[in-house]
Amino acid sequence: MTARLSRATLTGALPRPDVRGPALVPARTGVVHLGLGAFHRAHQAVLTEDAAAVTGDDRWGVLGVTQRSPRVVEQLAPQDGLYGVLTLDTDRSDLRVVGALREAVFPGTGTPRVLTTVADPGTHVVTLTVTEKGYRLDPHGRADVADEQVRADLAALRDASDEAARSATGLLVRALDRRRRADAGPLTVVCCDNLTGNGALLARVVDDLLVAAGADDLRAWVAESVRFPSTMVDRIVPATTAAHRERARALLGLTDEALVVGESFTQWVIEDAFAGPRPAWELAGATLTRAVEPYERAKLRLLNATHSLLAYAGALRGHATIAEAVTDPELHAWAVAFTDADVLPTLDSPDGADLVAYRDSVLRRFANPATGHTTVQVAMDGSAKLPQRVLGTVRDRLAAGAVPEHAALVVAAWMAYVRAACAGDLVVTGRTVPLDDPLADELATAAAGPLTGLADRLLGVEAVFGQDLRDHHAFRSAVTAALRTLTR
Ligand SMILES: NC(=O)c1ccc[n+]([C@@H]2O[C@H](COP(=O)([O-])OP(=O)(O)OC[C@H]3O[C@@H](n4cnc5c(N)ncnc54)[C@H](O)[C@@H]3O)[C@@H](O)[C@H]2O)c1
Ligand SMILES: O=P(O)(O)OC[C@@H](O)[C@@H](O)[C@H](O)[C@H](O)CO
Repeated sequence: MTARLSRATLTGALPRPDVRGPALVPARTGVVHLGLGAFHRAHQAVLTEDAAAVTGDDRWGVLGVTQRSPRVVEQLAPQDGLYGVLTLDTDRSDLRVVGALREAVFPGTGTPRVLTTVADPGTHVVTLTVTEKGYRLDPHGRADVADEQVRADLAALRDASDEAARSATGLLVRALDRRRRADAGPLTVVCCDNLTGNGALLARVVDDLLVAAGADDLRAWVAESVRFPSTMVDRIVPATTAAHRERARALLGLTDEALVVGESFTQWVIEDAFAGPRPAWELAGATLTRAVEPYERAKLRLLNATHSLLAYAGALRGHATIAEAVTDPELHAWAVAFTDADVLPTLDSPDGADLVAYRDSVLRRFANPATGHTTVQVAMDGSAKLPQRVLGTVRDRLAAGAVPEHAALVVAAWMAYVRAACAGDLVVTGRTVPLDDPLADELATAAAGPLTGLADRLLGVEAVFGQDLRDHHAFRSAVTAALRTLTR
């Protein structure tokens, strides 16, 4: 049996061709990360380690917090926090072992540890990747303070209790409270989720929670001492499979249960608005700028929206992966037409970038067959993703007096996907795919019934479309027509 990756076994396993060891092993914890999924491990943790290695600054170890299950903690603990990042390109693959994670905890058992670490003066940054739905937004993009789990965290905030956190945003405000009480100094909270204006959005969510909790002193401290820079994050990081683990085992000669995989492309654009010290991420390739929004908007509307189109329409055609979907000539043409007609007119070019070239490079990245990114993974949580990826484009086009027929096709593809998944009719490579969405029950109710009226019923889901799009006659007609074409 192959030995498990750990500090002890890694020493004996290296050197090996196509494998790199940790660039630097941090001596202290300077970053707390909420949402220790695959993406953080393949993106921010890697850039944090690289930045620290350039300067030899060993303050920037990460305490990672899983959110919903202890699985990642259980994978990492026997490996001393070490894990591999397997980079998969069309023509090459390589592995690096990352040592940036000093500790991983699950809030179910480790909430006190998270609270004391955020309250430590050596911690300067909190990062988040808790998915779109993890922010628990109401239909107006504000914190849903009626959410039962958020309310439990707000009660724990008022009592300054150590009880297990129930929500990521609740854990964050409780940790901010501990830092204020400990007088541990300013803090920067960096949202790394695919959300429009993610920094300002998170600042608003935190403020909403503090208003709901009546935490006036904390609210004043946050306004003065905490910064929420916006970021654009990009690297395609699909879920790890058994085949990926086997490939990494062959390269490293050790078993790695915490392996993550990704393409070689990585981009991180960060608003240069920090409250205190930070890793020198710019030395590892990140862009620090005052103007993140054009990058973020271009990425969400060109990359992520097209990803979603290919996921919904691709899965409906039985394509298992995004690479298969984007190389389907008809779907490729839809993606180009959608971005040309509806997305590009809504964008400002970030720092003079050629957005058509950017769109083309994105489609080439999607065509990389090596990552095996599945349509079903990208399709999940559509009710939380569509507003971020597509509906901003729709609103901007309508405001400009245009009817966004191609964007309506993306919305219709999502509706057809929802209907097929709820009816048990969505079959991808022989497997029936259920609807995986935080609003699954509400969507299933709206999707049931005759095809006629389906667009109206789903447009009536206010948490997704708001009242404005539900009631917009021209948009409703465009979606209805697109759905008719698709289902035909
Ligand atoms: N994977 C990528 O290619 C990629 C690229 C850019 C940005 N991102 C961003 O990172 C996010 C996470 O991606 P990932 O690949 O790590 O996914 P993942 O499934 O591996 O991990 C998701 C993390 O979010 C937590 N989470 C899920 N639902 C939650 C909820 N309701 N409340 C609180 N926490 C919750 C999970 O516990 C887990 O820690 C994405 O949603 C996206 O916003 C991902
Ligand atoms: O990670 P999600 O589920 O929010 O979205 C799926 C993909 O569209 C997304 O992860 C992209 O791969 C990523 O945004 C590329 O940087």
